[in-house]
Amino acid sequence: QNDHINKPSDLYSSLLRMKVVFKFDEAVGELVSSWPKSSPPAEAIRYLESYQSVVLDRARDGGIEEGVSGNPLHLYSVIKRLVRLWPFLKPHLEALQHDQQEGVVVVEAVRLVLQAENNTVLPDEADLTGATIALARLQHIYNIPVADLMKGKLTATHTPSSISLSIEDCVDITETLYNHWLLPLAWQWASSCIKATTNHQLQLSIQQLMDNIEQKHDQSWTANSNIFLPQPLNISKNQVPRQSTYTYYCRGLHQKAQHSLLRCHVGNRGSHYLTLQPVRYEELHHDPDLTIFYDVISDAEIEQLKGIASQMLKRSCVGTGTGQPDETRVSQTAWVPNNTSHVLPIINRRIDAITNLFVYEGDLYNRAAEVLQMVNYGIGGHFTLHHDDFDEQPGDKAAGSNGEYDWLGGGNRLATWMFYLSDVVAGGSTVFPTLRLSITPVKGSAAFWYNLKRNGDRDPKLLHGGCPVLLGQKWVANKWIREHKNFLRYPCSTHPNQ
Ligand SMILES: O=C(O)CCC(=O)C(=O)O
Ligand SMILES: [Fe+2]
Repeated sequence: QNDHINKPSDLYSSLLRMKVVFKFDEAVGELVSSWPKSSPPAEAIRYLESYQSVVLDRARDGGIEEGVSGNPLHLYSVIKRLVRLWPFLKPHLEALQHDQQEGVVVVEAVRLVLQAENNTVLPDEADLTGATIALARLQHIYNIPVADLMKGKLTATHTPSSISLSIEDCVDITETLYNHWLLPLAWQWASSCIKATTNHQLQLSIQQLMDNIEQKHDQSWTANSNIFLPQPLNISKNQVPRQSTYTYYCRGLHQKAQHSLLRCHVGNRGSHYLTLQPVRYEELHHDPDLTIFYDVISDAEIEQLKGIASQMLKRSCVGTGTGQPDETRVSQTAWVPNNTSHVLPIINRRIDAITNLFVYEGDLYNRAAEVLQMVNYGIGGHFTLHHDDFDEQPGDKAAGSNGEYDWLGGGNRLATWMFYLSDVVAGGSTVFPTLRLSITPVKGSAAFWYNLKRNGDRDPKLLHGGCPVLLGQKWVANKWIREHKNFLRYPCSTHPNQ
């Protein structure tokens, strides 16, 4: 059941792992840009055409990190190059390597690229699908005009990147959405593709595709009434997919909550440990309390933890049941136990001092908190609205892991301490719709809240989600603090509202 977790098809969900892919792409790009023979094959020319914008944006945006690997259009395009062009380009390189006419320099350069391929997990067709759907998710959630996206423009304030989507890309994306039953979105994309070309023949074939989308949609609409849209597409062609609360908050359209009693503080929170280094914090909400603490993890500590996590990242799963990855949580996670770095016990002591909750780890029934969960979001990576605590009853066993693991060992997830380990250029905020709040990630800060009321019930107000990353990268780390060992530090109450 978990055998797909480490497949290359999960590559698109982690930016960190995509970096290795970009390195390989660079090696191929360099080679094709100075093709040794006078007439490069068509595959090399196409590769180079597609690769050129990487060279431009890398020079312009200060390195591969922000401008290229953090840009969903570049991610889509590199995956497409490697899935659709590389397999046809490779035989030409192999031929070059055995060409007696070529000098040692060329043969060596080709050898290095082929060797690099062996050491790289390259994306596959499923990654291309994942990246396509992620791109469409970004377009939809942030309401980006498809025409802008095609020109490399992601936000109103972001300078467009050099990359653009071709009309073939536009049609490809539409077809993928159609095949995955994302019909209103497919229809929207198709109508933009039509406007992006003057080629009559192409327009006709896109029109045909739109007719198919409409038919598939309206047939399923009558059969299942209302699952996608309030009306069939052939009646109301301009309707857009329903806007969810999540979408609304991620776009920042909500009316911000205003509370005059909220304060900022600098203090030791009653802990001697913090006397020499008081903590700065900001109250975002009272009752339930939501607080953000600033500068609670240093850049050096962050680098340490990322280094460890990068060896252990796996596609994130949701829930305690089958533990399948799905499109509601697109990211990669690593559980990093205390003994993997000397910074972890220091961090735990800091969380303990700030929250006045125990966070020590231990065996299943003797732990005060879970081990740190590091999360790395890739292209369009997100986590839709959810609660961190479990629905399970005591004694419920997790499926998928031989049913041995009792998720509630140590009690439910009383509180969440979530570090932000990076800034995010655009998108990626954490939203709390019931509290009418959103948090913009600030590197080195941490958000803290209780998931459970004092009577042990879930606090429904702490529903939250991580919005899709539009530009840049996002890392967070969760420390989930359990109930039982903290019963004296968070005394319970029998009052139904507490
Ligand atoms: O990434 C975020 O902003 C939220 C993540 C989250 O809620 C979680 O990992 O449980
Ligand atoms: Fe969460």
